[in-house]
Amino acid sequence: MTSPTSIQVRGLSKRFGETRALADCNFDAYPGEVHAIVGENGSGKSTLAKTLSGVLMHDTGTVEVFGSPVTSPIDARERGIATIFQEVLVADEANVIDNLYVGSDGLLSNGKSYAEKVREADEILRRCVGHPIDLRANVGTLPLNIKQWIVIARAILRQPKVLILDESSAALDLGATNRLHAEIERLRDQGCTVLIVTHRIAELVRIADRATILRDGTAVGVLEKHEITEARLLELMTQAGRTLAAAPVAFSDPSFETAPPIITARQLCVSSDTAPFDFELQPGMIVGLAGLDGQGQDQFARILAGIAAPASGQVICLDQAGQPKPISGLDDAYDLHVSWVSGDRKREGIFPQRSIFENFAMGIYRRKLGFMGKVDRRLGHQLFKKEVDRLKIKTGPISNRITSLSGGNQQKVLISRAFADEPRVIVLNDPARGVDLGTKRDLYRELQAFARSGGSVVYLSSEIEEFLGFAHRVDVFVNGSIFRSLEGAMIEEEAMLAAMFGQPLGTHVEIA
Ligand SMILES: Nc1ncnc2c1ncn2[C@@H]1O[C@H](COP(=O)(O)OP(=O)(O)OP(=O)(O)O)[C@@H](O)[C@H]1O
Repeated sequence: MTSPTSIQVRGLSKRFGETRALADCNFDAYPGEVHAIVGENGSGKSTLAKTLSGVLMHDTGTVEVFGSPVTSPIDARERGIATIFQEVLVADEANVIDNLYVGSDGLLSNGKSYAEKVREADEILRRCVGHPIDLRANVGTLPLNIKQWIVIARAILRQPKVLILDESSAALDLGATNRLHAEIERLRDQGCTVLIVTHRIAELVRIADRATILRDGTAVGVLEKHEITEARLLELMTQAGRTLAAAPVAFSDPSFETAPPIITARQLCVSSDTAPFDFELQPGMIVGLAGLDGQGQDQFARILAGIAAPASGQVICLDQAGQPKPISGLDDAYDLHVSWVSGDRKREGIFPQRSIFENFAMGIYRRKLGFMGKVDRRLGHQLFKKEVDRLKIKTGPISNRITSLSGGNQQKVLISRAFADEPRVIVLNDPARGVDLGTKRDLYRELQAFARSGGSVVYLSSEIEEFLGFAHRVDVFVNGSIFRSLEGAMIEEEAMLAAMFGQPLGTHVEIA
């Protein structure tokens, strides 16, 4: 590239106490490019994004955007830098319009009447979400994917010169991701520098013009578009350059074909206006739940984990003595060793005021650590250490707040919590959201080992690539019930897409 840079970072370092988040990091980006920032969890991506946004001040080095340093978030905003942070930052108590225009007084609202704001908001959200939404609704009542769109639309409305997206597609399904890409390409074509931080490799390969790879806070390579492949990224991201591929699973695994199902649901309706369906899960089986957003798969996962109740029908689980027991609530799920991992860690996963260890121990103290009301810290620490090693959790002192961990590492603590509770069934709702590629593969391997030892897995994902070579069966939801179940070799992208759009098998679905 010979044109002037829009962003130039030289020798950037940033420490948080003992933790070195960025170390002598260099980075260049240009107008009119989509530039991906890639790296393992905790490699410094968000710290770099926050430094560019004026949210964090660095220790040494220089950060220049359009030739001068960024001094504060206000300075960044005034100079056309808009950042969509990893955590979905909305005011739950305020309505959609107020959330879209928050903090833009005197900038966007410049001479704009309320009616104009409404028109503008309606237009952008129709384009992004794919359908109109109630602009006067309290944002707290809206699902996570809509909240994510509100945050994205807020940034686009500022007509940024630099747009930074830190894991912003993580809560979006396939169609929505494509709509986001259209927005990104539109901005790029207008000369905007778009930085994307993502662990979704398929997305990155599709949209990025270049990629900078961070390892332990240092940029270790820059790839041009034609060089961006999963193998090359992994090689640079991990010191050892490990090679990964989830071992394909043999569908004809006799252990679960003959075994009685551990979980059965008959004529289950996830809500009052959806069709009933049946579901079975054998010991040793990994079942994927797929579907476009809001097709009932999320609700079904919650019902299985005892978090939500079905409109009709019942979920039955065999207890350890082989007796059928209903899962009617959290206590049943707990007694039957059905564990839950949420992908919405901010809302229903972490306890932000609590330490890393407390967040881990919270889910397991009743069974493992509690004796006469006392917490056996030594045992807890042993268990935690095992999980830290297994899932390669990058953590400082475990008495630090959970929020001191990078997003992906917070997610790993939640996954470790579920594993440590000796589950017989694990229900995971988009658990790999924000988790790096290497760890995703480690997670698949752990879940496969768990299944081989007789455990059962229900794995909901908004990223269909996750099921390939991993799930024994994928149940695809349309309009609140299972539209098609795909097994073994049938689990491939085209077939899953066709099912997600309610099309006959063999239909090629073109995503707009
Ligand atoms: N406020 C903080 N206090 C203490 N440590 C922090 C803080 N913010 C970040 N860190 C540490 O700095 C390192 C880099 O974190 P950062 O969030 O930049 O990583 P990341 O590459 O964005 O990770 P992820 O992919 O998981 O989001 C991590 O070890 C993290 O624990």
